[in-house]
Amino acid sequence: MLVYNAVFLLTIILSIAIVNRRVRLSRRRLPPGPIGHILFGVQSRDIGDQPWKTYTTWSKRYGPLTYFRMARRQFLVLSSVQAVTDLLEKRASIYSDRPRKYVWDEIVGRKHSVFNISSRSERFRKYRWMMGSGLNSKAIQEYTQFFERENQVMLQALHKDPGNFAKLLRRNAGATIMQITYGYHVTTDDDPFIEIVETNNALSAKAMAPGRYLVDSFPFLRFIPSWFPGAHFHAELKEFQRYLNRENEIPYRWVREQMAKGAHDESFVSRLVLPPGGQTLSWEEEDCIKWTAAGLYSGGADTTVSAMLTFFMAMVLYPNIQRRAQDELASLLSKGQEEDCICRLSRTKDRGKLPYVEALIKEVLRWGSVAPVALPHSLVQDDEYMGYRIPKGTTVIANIWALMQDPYTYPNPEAFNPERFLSANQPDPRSFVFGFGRRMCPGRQQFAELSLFLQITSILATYNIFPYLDWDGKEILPVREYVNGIVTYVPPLQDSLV
Ligand code: HEM
Repeated sequence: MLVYNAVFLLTIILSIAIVNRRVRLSRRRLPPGPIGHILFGVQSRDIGDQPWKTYTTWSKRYGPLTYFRMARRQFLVLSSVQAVTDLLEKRASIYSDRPRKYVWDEIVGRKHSVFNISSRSERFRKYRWMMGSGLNSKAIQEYTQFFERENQVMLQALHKDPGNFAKLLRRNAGATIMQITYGYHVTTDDDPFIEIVETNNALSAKAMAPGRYLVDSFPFLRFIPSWFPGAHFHAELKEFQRYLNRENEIPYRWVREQMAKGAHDESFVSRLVLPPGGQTLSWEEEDCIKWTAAGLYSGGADTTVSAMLTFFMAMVLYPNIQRRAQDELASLLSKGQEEDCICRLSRTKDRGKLPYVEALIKEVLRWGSVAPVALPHSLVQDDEYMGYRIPKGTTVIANIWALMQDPYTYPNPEAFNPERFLSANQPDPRSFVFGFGRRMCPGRQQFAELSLFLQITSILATYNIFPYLDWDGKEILPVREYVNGIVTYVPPLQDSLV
């Protein structure tokens, strides 16, 4: 009886505490931000096609937390190092989910993709484990030969066709990832597998733009028949589904066929398909392998190309920095002091021996902000921060661009200046540009950084990068502008030549 009473009392006390907390939370104000339309809230046209810039302007008016609503969805943009660290890192256990997008997850069937999977699902842990095992330093060491081989292909192609460098960078990134992920050797510029994933990346960026589909906020709209005016989204989404399914199935099936013939190259997929114990895979396990493999290409190709395009632009605009990096390389890669020629290409083991080049790579990542608003996170329970209430389900966006362009953190942020990472004690941008908490980029250290190091050092060692000249011999300099997408790009830089 005594125990029963004690449990009863405890339950009442707990319930009062929970109700109290809820009441206290609901009384708190939401963070400040634009209101927008009375019914629909902020609309995509208010955000524009460079959201990071709009969010940065808002942060100057509203502070480091900007809250807004788009139809029924709630958004919180974080624009300071402190807010990002406090919420996305220190409270990662509740800030690492992804927002549910009805269209994308349910209609197009992408809820199991690596990028969208809920952090609360069993698959999330499985995916992270698979990617960790395929992208750790030991695994990558075995793939170094492929990075180096594709680099050489790129260097030779640059010699023949320097004006086409953007396409060559794209091919290099795609070919390296296809080799490592599927053991597939890309030999032509119009490879069918690459075409599949490239099309998918473009479609994903289009479909995931905030506010693109009203049906995301009002799922009942899916019942509108496709012939109804304005319901063109039905046809568009069917097309997306058709394309996107190819990405998971076709390359995976190809690996299985090669394995059955005993003709496969070791790869991320082949290792997971043939686990050390030799046990057979369940349908679920095979499905996880397909999604993670597809995720590596989507996550790795665009991002490294974007960073490399920024590198090219910076070298055109800052020839002195280019020269200084080349001098440092020459002193490491030339045979002896009396020779001023570079006698070999850089290798993985040269990492750590080129402080200026390493600083230059950090500056490429800061100045260019490959994914200026990263991928959105979602909050799984009500929270409170800086005296504000943050409701469960809020989509949380890290404005990495604002962090990287903050003049208090990085004085004179518009200038491309690797020096800032040598002399001044400015924060390492790699702590931010690869994302946060449990969603942090799994390809970060071993893949992305190694790939950038090898590409940048081998290009600097073999070529000079100059601006394009017009018919009158005047230099045409690129403008530091980025076009929208999940990953952003310098618009095609055909105006520069190697
Ligand atoms: C310069 C290169 C790269 C940059 C700047 C970059 C940046 C990012 C960012 C910002 C995120 C989102 C993190 C978050 O939600 O907080 C992310 C996620 C991801 N990245 Fe990268 N990335 C790069 C290269 C790569 C490479 C080379 C791979 C694979 C080979 C890769 C695979 C992924 C995957 C699979 C995710 C999704 C993780 C998840 O949602 O759990 N990335 N990356």
